[in-house]
Amino acid sequence: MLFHVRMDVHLPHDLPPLDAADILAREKAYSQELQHSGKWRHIWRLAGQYANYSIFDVRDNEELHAILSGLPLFKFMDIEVTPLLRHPSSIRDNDT
Ligand SMILES: O=C(O)C[C@H]1C=CC(=O)O1
Repeated sequence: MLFHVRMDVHLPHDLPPLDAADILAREKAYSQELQHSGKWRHIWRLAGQYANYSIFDVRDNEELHAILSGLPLFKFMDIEVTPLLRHPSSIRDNDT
């Protein structure tokens, strides 16, 4: 199943710099591992915002929830999820 996910990050201003660096390094490693696995298909930065649009390709809602709640930045994020399905007019075969 494909999901469009928007993540908005709100790092607390009083988070110690070393803690912030550690959490961001863990977030990057977690994200890149999932990208290599094919479950996190795409990620784009939203220009001018500490936010991203991502596409996940996972088995079901439960797997998506497990992945998102495992994000090291999870407690500092607002996350919006939209399930996707192939558009009947799409000319692409790989949209599922
Ligand atoms: O920077 C972000 O958008 C938040 C988060 C998502 C992946 C990652 O490496 O950081």
